[in-house]
Amino acid sequence: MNIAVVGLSHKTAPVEVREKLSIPEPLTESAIAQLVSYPHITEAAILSTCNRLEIYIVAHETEQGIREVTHFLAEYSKLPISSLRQHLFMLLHQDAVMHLMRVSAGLDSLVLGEGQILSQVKNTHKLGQQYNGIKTILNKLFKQAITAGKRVRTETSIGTGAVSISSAAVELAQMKAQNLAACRVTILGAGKMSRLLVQHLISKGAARIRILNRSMGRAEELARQFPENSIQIHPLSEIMSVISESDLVFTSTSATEPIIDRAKLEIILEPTKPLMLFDISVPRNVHSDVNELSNVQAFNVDDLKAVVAQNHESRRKMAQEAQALLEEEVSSFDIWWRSLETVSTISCLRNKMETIREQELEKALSRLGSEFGDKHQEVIEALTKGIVNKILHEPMVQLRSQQDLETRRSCMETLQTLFNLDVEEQYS
Ligand SMILES: NC(=O)c1ccc[n+]([C@@H]2O[C@H](COP(=O)([O-])OP(=O)(O)OC[C@H]3O[C@@H](n4cnc5c(N)ncnc54)[C@H](OP(=O)(O)O)[C@@H]3O)[C@@H](O)[C@H]2O)c1
Repeated sequence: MNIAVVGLSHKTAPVEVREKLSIPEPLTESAIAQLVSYPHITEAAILSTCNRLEIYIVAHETEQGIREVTHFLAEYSKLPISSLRQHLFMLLHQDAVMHLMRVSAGLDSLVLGEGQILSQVKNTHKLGQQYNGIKTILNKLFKQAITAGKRVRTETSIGTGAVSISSAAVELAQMKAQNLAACRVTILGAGKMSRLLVQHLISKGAARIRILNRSMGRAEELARQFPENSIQIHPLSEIMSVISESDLVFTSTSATEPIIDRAKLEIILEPTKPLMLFDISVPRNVHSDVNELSNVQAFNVDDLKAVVAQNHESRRKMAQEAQALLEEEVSSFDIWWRSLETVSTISCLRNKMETIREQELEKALSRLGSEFGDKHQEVIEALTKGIVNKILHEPMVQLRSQQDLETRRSCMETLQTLFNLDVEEQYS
């Protein structure tokens, strides 16, 4: 058995490719079912965010397992494997383990240390368990990665910044528009990222904010979280008239098709009226053809790289600070992983002892005859079980706690030879 991750991220693929491989929550169940139906994959978990799609697997044969995931990705995205391959990364065991720890800690994010990724990793863990993709090994790995993510945020300076894709988008807007207070700002969507957009826009002085959302209830709920009259809300049906009265438009919905495109903007915009669009959605909410309009400037998540690249040095320092801590978590996972090697030997030895115990008990009871009452039989049965458990306890504890790999393997081999055990490998 081995752990592997196959995926693509903001480091390996542009948003045009990432959006084709975004797996929204309602499709997670069927995607996991398909992955674990392949012959070599025994566990699977899907981490799908605006920055990445990563598929973690446990496979009997790593190479075959990776091939099956690649096949799944090509089928899902409808991209030929040959063009998909250039964007994919693949990591095996130790590297895959460290990668998930780094992702969970926010060290692999476009906006270093952003808080959302930890809850996305938690959600992947929850859905993986719910849909039977995550079993023993990925369960332990994800739990360890979540612990790592929490530790990095509480024990290093990474968690202090309250940064997110939304804060980076507002920063980019400020760089482009200069004075946010003078701009008429519209946000499309009223979810988690929109709330963060409002928060950062207000903190940077924006005062004329309008929210467009599909359901008015959610828009009202969002508006209630901010000072009265700071936000105006509108139904999505008013999108074009609201945009025509805006200078900056942020889009952050979970729609899977573009909501704004060139044709729609041409109808409502004067050819000289400037408009800036900041789309943080993946899949994108703004079609790339809007760039053909000379008065429109459109930015997407990949354009945020320009903002985050500015604090390169602080990123490097933060990553260094967290690295030692992540190594501790990887090593703790590794100790657990290695202890799995002993599972087959231990259960085989237990089974052998149990068979002997049952056979000998049966012989003894038949010799004692029928005058021996049920009560006495129970006592004798408990006595034999107690003796077997006591004899096995110490060697089992010693075997499990043996940290040195070679010594443990040699102990297992000795046990297998002395007790003539026919061990079938379960985990490694
Ligand atoms: N969460 C993150 O960390 C993160 C980071 C960067 C980018 N993003 C991207 O930002 C976008 C929003 O993420 P989120 O976390 O804020 O999501 P969210 O909290 O689930 O909110 C989703 C929003 O999208 C709207 N929506 C869903 N389907 C729609 C459709 N077909 N047409 C119009 N509106 C629709 C919802 O409207 P209703 O209220 O009517 O349902 C809601 O306002 C996604 O594309 C995501 O990939 C997320």
